[in-house]
Amino acid sequence: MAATPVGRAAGVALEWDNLGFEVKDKVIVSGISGRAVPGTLTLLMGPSGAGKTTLLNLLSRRTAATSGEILFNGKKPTYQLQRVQGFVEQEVAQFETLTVREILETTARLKLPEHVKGKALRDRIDEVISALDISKCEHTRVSGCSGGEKRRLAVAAELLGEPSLLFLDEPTTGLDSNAAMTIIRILRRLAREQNRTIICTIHQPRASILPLADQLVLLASGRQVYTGPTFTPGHSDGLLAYFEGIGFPCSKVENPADHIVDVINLRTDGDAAAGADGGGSAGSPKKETGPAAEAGVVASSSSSAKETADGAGDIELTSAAAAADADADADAEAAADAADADADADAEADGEAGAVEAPSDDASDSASESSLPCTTGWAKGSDAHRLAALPLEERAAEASELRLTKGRAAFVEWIADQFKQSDLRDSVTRRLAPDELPATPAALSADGSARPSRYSVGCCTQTCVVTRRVFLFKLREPEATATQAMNLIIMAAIIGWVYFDLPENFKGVSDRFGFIAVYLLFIAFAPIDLLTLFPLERSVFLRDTKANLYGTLAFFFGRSIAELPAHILLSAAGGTVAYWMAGFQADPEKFGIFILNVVLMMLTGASLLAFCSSLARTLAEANGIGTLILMLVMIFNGFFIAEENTPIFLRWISQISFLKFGLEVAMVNELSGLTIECSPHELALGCLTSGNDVLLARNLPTTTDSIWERFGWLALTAVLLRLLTFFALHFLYTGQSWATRARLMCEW
Ligand SMILES: Nc1ncnc2c1ncn2[C@@H]1O[C@H](COP(=O)(O)OP(=O)(O)OP(=O)(O)O)[C@@H](O)[C@H]1O
Repeated sequence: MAATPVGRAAGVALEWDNLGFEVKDKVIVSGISGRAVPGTLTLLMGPSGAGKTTLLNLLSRRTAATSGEILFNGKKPTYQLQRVQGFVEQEVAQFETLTVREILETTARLKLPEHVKGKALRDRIDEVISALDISKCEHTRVSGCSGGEKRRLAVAAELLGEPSLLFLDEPTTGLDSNAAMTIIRILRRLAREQNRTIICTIHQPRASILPLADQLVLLASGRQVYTGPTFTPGHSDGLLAYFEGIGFPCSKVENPADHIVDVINLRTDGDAAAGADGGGSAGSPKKETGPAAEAGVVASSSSSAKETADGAGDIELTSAAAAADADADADAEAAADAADADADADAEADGEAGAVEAPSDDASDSASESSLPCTTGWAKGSDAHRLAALPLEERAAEASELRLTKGRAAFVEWIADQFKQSDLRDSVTRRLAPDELPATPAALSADGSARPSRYSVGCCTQTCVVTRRVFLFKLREPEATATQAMNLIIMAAIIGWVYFDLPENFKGVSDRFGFIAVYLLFIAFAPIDLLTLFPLERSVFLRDTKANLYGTLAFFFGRSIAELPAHILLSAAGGTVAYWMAGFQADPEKFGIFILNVVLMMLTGASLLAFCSSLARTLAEANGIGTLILMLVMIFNGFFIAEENTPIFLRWISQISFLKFGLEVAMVNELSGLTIECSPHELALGCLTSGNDVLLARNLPTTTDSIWERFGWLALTAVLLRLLTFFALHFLYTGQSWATRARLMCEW
């Protein structure tokens, strides 16, 4: 990918035909056809559960369709597709303590080729910051950004990769009306000015948002209920004309988006309220036969020209607050429109408009372009054809009757059939002719046989960037690291104080065992915070791996490397304090072995905790799994119960318990060569005068050779646990099949 400035993207026209997705005989979406061309914004709308996200995932090929076909510039998508598309997920998972610019820097390093660095990299970041209008918060930590700024950051991060196709899943959900409007306006500008094909799902937008889109795809219960132009403010063209044609005119007091969703949802409460207002939507026969057509209905397509000329005005919103917003938005939109119109004019002047032209932003242009054969193009003999011939009042009454008598599922079928039979469907789903297709972008033009890497940068760079991100994150949370340090040093001092300067006598030997057990158990489980690691970071990891920013290996190494320095340094420091306070043998070699043992115990404990964390989807699960495994490892460490007294079928646990290896190393290290003072009374009770005899009595070796063997087992356990963690991370809770994950592991 060349490091060109953010500008006009190589156009990609997306066409989809008869798309369907089924899971275990459950039809999620079916028979969806349409197209989206460069320079346009397409909204996928419908009630909750209609299948919007599913369709978005099918179009972006994150989910494989079970039927139908998708074409990119008239061709079947190739492997290189990932190079030209971006996806912004509904949940914007970010490292909250990093600033907006740091997030973009990290993403840019992973998205752009390795040779783009220094000034070129900074320039690219500046461009997306300016395009998404987030310069005000570029040095603000993500945790301090508003919801709208976070969404724009997510879009900015995707734009760094210069996607020709941009998919967004509900980018306005959870935002207030102004923030939602800003996002949609920016998306439209990005489509127009940069020739991108943008498709996003939207739940139930405010009235002024819909006209900003070039195309609306309306779904209900997985069926395609409408695809075509939206409408022009103040007119009942496009979408509104279509619904009016099948008997569901939109009243003046209704938000068209609410109206349409209410129609397909069979909602009648709102209708009743509207009726009381004298509005009258298509919901109840009372309204349609009453004053609906007289007062409530937005100018019909046949009469719209006159009424608009009379100043019938913008669509009024249902709530007073929304109505109050309308003026402010109108000004803002006018400004945005003017800017967009300029941009379009520039583009045309530059002769850059592709074979498939984006619609003009000018309101009158939109109005004429939107005048598709909505009410006149019904297939002869269809219900809709018959309805369209009726006067509006009768049409509305009949449609309302249908809605009341059919029940939801049958009504959705009926309304989907109306669309199927309309000429509008044919016009919006017609396959583009070769001369209408944009030139294929370079990334798609290769024949696909020479597969480039899935990633823009190599594994080393990925690991470095991920590691740096974790370090930055940790630096921003010094309290967490300081607490960990204090914990390890202070606890070592407390344990050392309790077991202070142990004497080399009968009781001192037994207390040495106590010190070793208490301190090593503490060290092994000190990084307990790792239990929450993957449940907390999995969303960021999955988002980044799906976007091909880095692979599991880089994330795994980055995460492991970032923890290492703190674990090694702090465990060694704590071990030093505890060792000398407890008065263990003042022998440099023995001290060195003790510290090495402490460090290995901590690293192995951390590996076990990370493994438990990788098996869990939630914090509660991590807690449950961690407690179970840690308790088993602890009970079977050979210290609390002799192996021969444990149930036979559980003995294997003590064979692999890393705690057992660590405790044995510490005991052998401290007791070998130790001379024990025994009083005559203790001698009479069988006091052993040498540490070696104590070791032999406990079936432990007396030579330091055994120590290295146990160190080897400890290291092997740590490596195996890390390997298992890698596989768990790669295969569990990814939302992809095992086969897909297995394939992804081999693709670089
Ligand atoms: N893999 C799947 N297995 C089973 N059911 C699924 C699957 N994917 C989606 N569904 C179901 O299909 C329906 C449509 O889901 P989808 O998420 O696409 O809807 P949506 O329109 O985006 O809804 P929302 O607006 O609430 O996000 C839902 O009922 C959902 O539970």
